Amino acid sequence: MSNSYLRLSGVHRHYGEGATKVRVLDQADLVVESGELVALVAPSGAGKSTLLHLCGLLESPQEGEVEIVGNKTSKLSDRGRTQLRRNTVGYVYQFHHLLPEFTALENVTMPQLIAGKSPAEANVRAMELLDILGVAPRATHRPAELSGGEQQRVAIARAAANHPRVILADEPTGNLDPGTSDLVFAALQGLIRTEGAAALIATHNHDLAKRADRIVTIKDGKVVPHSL
Ligand SMILES: Nc1ncnc2c1ncn2[C@@H]1O[C@H](COP(=O)(O)OP(=O)(O)OP(=O)(O)O)[C@@H](O)[C@H]1O
Repeated sequence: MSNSYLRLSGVHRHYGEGATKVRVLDQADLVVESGELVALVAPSGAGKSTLLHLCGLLESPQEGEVEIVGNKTSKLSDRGRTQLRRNTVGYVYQFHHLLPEFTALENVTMPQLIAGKSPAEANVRAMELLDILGVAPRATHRPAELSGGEQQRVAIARAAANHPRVILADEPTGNLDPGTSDLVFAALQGLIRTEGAAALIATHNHDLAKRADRIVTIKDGKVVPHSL
C-alpha cells in the first residue's frame, strides 16, 4: 500500500452563496506521507482550520476527494466517515480539552476503552505515550495540576492513543510561551517519527514551522509549498 496516508485531490470548499460567497479552497491538492510532518503557515482567514477540518473529515468538500490511508471518503455515509475518523485520525487543538475530573493517564486510556480495548491494554499504551511525550511522571495528576505544556503533551498522547495514521493539529502551541512551545513541538515531532503517522500542523510560529519536513501555505485557494 502507498505511504500517502493523507491525500487531497482537486478539493473545493466555499462558504455562503452569491454576494457573501467566500471561496476558501479551489482545486487544492495535498499529499502527506507516513512519518512526515508538514507545517501549514498562512495568514488569518486563509483557510487553515477549513483545510484541517476537511482532512479530519469534520467537514466535506463541495468537490474533490479526501483520501485517508487509501480510503476515498467522498462517497462514504456519515456513519462511515465517523468510523474512519475514529480509526485513523488524531486531532490536537490549541486548547487541550482534557476532562478535568480525570487524571492524565485516564484521559489517555478513555478513547481506547471506547474503541474496545481492555483496561490493561489501554493502560500500557497510555503509559507508553506519556513516556514518549515526557509526562509519564505526571500520569496521576489531573489537568489542573499540570502546567500548560504538560496539559498539551497529555492532549497529544490522547490524540495518538488509538494509533492514528493521520495527526492533525490546529495551533497546538498557540497558547504556550516560546520555550514550552519548543518542548511540546519536539515531543510531537518525536511521536510522529516513532509512530510513523502523517502530520499536518497549522502554526503561526515560524521557528517551529522551519523544523517541519516541509512547509505549505494556502494561496488563491491552493495548497502550495512555502519557505520562511
Ligand atoms: N462556517 C462558515 N461560514 C462562513 N464563512 C466561514 C465559515 N467558516 C470559515 N469561514 C470563512 O472562511 C475563511 C477561512 O476560515 P478559516 O477558519 O479556515 O481560516 P484560518 O486560516 O484558520 O484563520 P485563523 O488563523 O484566523 O484561525 C474565512 O474567511 C472565514 O471567515
